[in-house]
Amino acid sequence: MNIIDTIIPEVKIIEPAVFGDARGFFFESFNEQKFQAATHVNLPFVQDNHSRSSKGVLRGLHYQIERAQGKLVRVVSGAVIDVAVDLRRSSPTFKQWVAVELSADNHRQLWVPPGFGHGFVVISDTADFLYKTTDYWFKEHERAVRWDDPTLAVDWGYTGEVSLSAKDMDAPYLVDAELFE
Ligand SMILES: Cc1cn([C@H]2C[C@H](O)[C@@H](COP(=O)(O)OP(=O)(O)O[C@H]3O[C@H](C)C(=O)[C@H](O)[C@H]3O)O2)c(=O)[nH]c1=O
Repeated sequence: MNIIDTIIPEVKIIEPAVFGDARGFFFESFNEQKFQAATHVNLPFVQDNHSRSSKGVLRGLHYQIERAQGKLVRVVSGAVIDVAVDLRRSSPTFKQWVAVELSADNHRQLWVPPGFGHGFVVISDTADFLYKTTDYWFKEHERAVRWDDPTLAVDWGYTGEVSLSAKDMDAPYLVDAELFE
């Protein structure tokens, strides 16, 4: 397992050791002991999620207030640009973001800590997105910030038309959003 630092110290790119042979490949998509030793993140994962989206679908920027979720995200078919945004007002990297291409081909994973907004845009025809979370989903604690908020100015690395859910179309700007201290 190879850990790659990003401009935000707590956000890590994880490259698993992939074992290829004439049959195909094998890799451990998650190993708690190795993950904790490599990232020093000692939070339990309690839920696994799987979403499938077509090209141009953008899901985000989402987070849970009160019950903040850490997310370990990866793509098992297709490719996305995955984004993590620091929404902690007291953080020295508040409002900074990281954008990483995650794909079935590069096997990369991204650790998105609690306190961050998360989203992705699909750059392949379709993408299957799998992730583990460190707390359960609570609809009442769900929050969102506009994907195109001008104060964040996230570069999604995608110039096509984006397709959003109604919820994401109506998401507040950062200035109006409930954030983390
Ligand atoms: C997140 C979630 C949703 N749902 C239900 C609620 C809706 O009936 C349906 C679709 O939910 P939503 O449109 O919020 O799904 P996404 O837009 O993919 O939301 C996710 O997208 C971004 C990328 C994230 O990081 C979050 O995990 C999450 O907010 O699944 C559940 O039953 N459990 C869950 O954990």
